[in-house]
Amino acid sequence: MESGPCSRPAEPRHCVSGRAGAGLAFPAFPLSAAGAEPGSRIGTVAAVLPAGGCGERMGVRTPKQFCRVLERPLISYTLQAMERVCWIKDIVVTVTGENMEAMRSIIQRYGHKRISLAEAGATRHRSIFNGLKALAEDQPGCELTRPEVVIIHDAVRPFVEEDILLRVVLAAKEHGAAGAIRPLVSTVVSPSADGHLDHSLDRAKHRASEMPQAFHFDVIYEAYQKCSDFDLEFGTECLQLALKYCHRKAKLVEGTPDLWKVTYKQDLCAAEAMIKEKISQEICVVVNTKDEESVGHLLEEVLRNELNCIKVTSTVLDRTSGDIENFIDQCYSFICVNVVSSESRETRKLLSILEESSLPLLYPVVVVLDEQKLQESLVQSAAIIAALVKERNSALVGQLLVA
Ligand SMILES: Nc1ccn([C@@H]2O[C@H](COP(=O)(O)OP(=O)(O)OP(=O)(O)O)[C@@H](O)[C@H]2O)c(=O)n1
Ligand SMILES: O=P(O)(O)OC[C@@H](O)[C@@H](O)[C@@H](O)CO
Repeated sequence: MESGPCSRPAEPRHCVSGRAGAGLAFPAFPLSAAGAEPGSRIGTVAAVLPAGGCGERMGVRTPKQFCRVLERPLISYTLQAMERVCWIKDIVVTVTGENMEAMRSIIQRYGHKRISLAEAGATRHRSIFNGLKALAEDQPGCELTRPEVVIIHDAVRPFVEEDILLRVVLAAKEHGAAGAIRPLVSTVVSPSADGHLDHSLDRAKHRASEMPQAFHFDVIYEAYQKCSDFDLEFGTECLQLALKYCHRKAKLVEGTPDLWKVTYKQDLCAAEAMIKEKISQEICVVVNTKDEESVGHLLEEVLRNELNCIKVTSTVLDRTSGDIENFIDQCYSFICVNVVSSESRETRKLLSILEESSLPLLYPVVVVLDEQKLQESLVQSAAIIAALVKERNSALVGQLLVA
C-alpha cells in the first residue's frame, strides 16, 4: 500500500514513509452543519475508491478509469471531486499492480493529495476489501487512520458532490450503513430458464443502487472478513454484505441524477459533455496591465450579457501572476485581452502559467487585439469567445484570435 505523492515509489500493499493526509488539519466534522444535534461530531471519515477493473464493457484497451476525457484521465475527475470535500481525511484507491505506475503519475501530474494506493483484487469486492485492509492495518510508518466511517465510491463515477457524500455519511453514522439510490429507468424483469418472461418487478417499488455508499468502518470491515468466496467473487452490492454478515439494514438515500457509473463508450461521451458544461460555467478575462483594466471590464460586461448563465470575472495579470494562480483552481476558461500586441510577453506568460497548472484542461485562449476594433466588435468577439469556451476543441488551445 502506498501513501500519496510525498511517498517513495513502493511495492503495492506496503505502506511507505510519507503521510497520506499528512499535516492535514483534518476538521472534526461538525454534524450540526447538516442539521444534527449542535455540538455532535463525527470521527474520521475515509474513502475507498475501487479502480482495479479492466473496463471490458467499454470495449477499448485502456481500462475506462484511465480513459481520457478532455485530455485528462477519468479517475482524476473523481479524485478531484473527492478532494474538494475537506472532511474526508484519506482516500485509498485500489489499482492493479500493472497500473500502479500510471496511477502514481496521474497523482503527480494533477497534484492530487490525500491519496494512498492499494493493490486491487480480481473482483470489485476483493478490491474494496484490499482498500479497507489498508485503512485497518496499522502498518509501520503509515499515517492512514482507521476511520469511524468509510465511504465506498466507484472511481468511474466522477460526478459526486459534497451534498450526497454528506447525506450518505450522516445516514451511515446513524444506521451503520447507507447508500445512494435512484429511480429505475427501465423495468426489471426476471427471465425463466428458457428465456421467457417469468415475472417483472413493480418499478415503483424498486430502486437502482448507486454510489456513494458509506458504512461504520467496523461494520463493513467485519462483513468483508466474514464474506464467502462466492460473494467476494460474484457479489455486486456492498449494502447486501452489511445486511447478510452484520445484520445492518442500510439507510437508502435519494441520490442525484449525475451519480451514474461510466460503463459503456456512450457514457464516456456523456461524461465529456457534462464536464464541458461544468467547466464552461466560469470565464476569467485577463488583461495584462492596469491601464487595460477598463477594456477587460467592458468585455466582462458584454460576455456576462451574452452568456447570462456563466460567471464572468476579470483580473490583471500582474507581474507576479499571483492573481491567476487564485483563479486556476476554479476557473477553466481564460480570455486574454491584449490591446498592445499579440506577441506580448504577458500573454505568453499566461499561456505558460496555464500549461504548468495542475489542472491542464483545454483553455482556448483568445487574444483580442486593437482597442478600437474591440469596441466596434465587442458583441461579435463575445459570441466567438462563448463558442470557443463551450467547444473546447483541442485544436483551438493556445490559438490567437485577431478580431
Ligand atoms: N476487479 C475489479 C473490478 C472492478 N473494480 C472497480 O469497480 C468499479 C465499478 O466496476 P465496473 O463498472 O464493473 O468496472 P469494470 O469491472 O472495469 O467494468 P467491466 O465489468 O465492464 O469490465 C470500477 O471503478 C472498477 O475499476 C475494481 O476495483 N476491481
Ligand atoms: O456491477 P458493476 O461492477 O458494474 O458495478 C458495481 C456497483 O457500482 C453496482 O453494483 C452498484 O449498483 C452499487 O452497488
